[in-house]
Amino acid sequence: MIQRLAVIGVGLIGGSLALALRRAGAVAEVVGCDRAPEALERAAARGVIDRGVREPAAAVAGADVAVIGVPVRAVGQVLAELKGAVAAGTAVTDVASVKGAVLAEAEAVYGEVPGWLVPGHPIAGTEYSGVEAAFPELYERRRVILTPVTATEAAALARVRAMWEAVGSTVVTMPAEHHDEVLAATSHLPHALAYALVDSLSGWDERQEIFEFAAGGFRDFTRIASSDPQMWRDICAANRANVVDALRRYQADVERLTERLAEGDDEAVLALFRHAQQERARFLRLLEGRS
Ligand SMILES: NC(=O)C1=CN([C@@H]2O[C@H](COP(=O)(O)OP(=O)(O)OC[C@H]3O[C@@H](n4cnc5c(N)ncnc54)[C@H](O)[C@@H]3O)[C@@H](O)[C@H]2O)C=CC1
Ligand SMILES: O=C(O)C(=O)Cc1ccc(O)cc1
Repeated sequence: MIQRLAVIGVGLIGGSLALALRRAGAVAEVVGCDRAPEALERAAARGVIDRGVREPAAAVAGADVAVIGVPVRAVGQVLAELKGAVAAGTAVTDVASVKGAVLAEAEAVYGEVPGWLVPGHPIAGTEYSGVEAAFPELYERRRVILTPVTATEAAALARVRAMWEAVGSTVVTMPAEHHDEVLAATSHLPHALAYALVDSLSGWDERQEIFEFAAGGFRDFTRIASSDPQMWRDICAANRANVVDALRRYQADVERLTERLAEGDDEAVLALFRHAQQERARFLRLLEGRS
């Protein structure tokens, strides 16, 4: 049971976590902190937080766990504002989609990664932002990746792990570097591609017709292009080398498919489509096995 939870950045991710912990009866009090006063007002009105404060240092005072739920680019600033304010026994975690950048920011602020910091990333979300989009079921049967370092305190890690398990998630740990490589492929690349596809088609002459007659497939493929552009610019920039690498590898494969089709090698095209269909079925079985 968390006696006091601090949520710094009360948006989709931080707000959903507070709602989920409340529903699970796993938290007694939630203190919110956000640089946007209206976010705190909306969070209080929705029952996401019990009270709001403006300063991260005030939010972590007396908290067992503090969750940094701000955009990737703002994590360093919040860590700087927490300097000297984290009491022994408080665990601080974050939810940012890129982990190497968070560790680098922590080192820049503190000279080393503090033992109370447990870098984390819930592999759960939607294309919507803000506390109004928060919902308590978001983390059910989802995975959360934690990327502790040698200096990470065992007690802090255990507390953050227990928090995510209380809302129905499975926790896995891995090095931050590995996290950033894997997520570049499975999350950052698809988002970049969805934005690129919609942007590209919108420049074609027939764009009105393209969008008018677009079927479900187009909608499915491009849902994530409705996500917050600034958030995704930040994520791609914070994981630049891995995302560039993933885009280049994908481009080379798309180029090969283009060549096969252009030269009439329909068997090769069929083989690729078949292989992809099988792989997706395997991926769906993997997801279902998790629930
Ligand atoms: N949206 C998604 O589906 C997922 C997002 N994430 C990560 O979670 C983090 C938050 O994302 P969302 O909840 O979607 O964003 P959001 O935009 O819904 O919420 C972020 C909140 O942080 C506040 N904020 C910004 N800078 C601040 C600062 N310096 N101090 C205090 N508050 C500040 C904003 O006012 C806003 O209320 C990001 O790092 C993102 O990479 C992780 C998993 C999924
Ligand atoms: O909307 C979706 O399907 C997502 O992929 C949400 C998401 C966004 C960012 C993350 O770091 C993890 C998950």
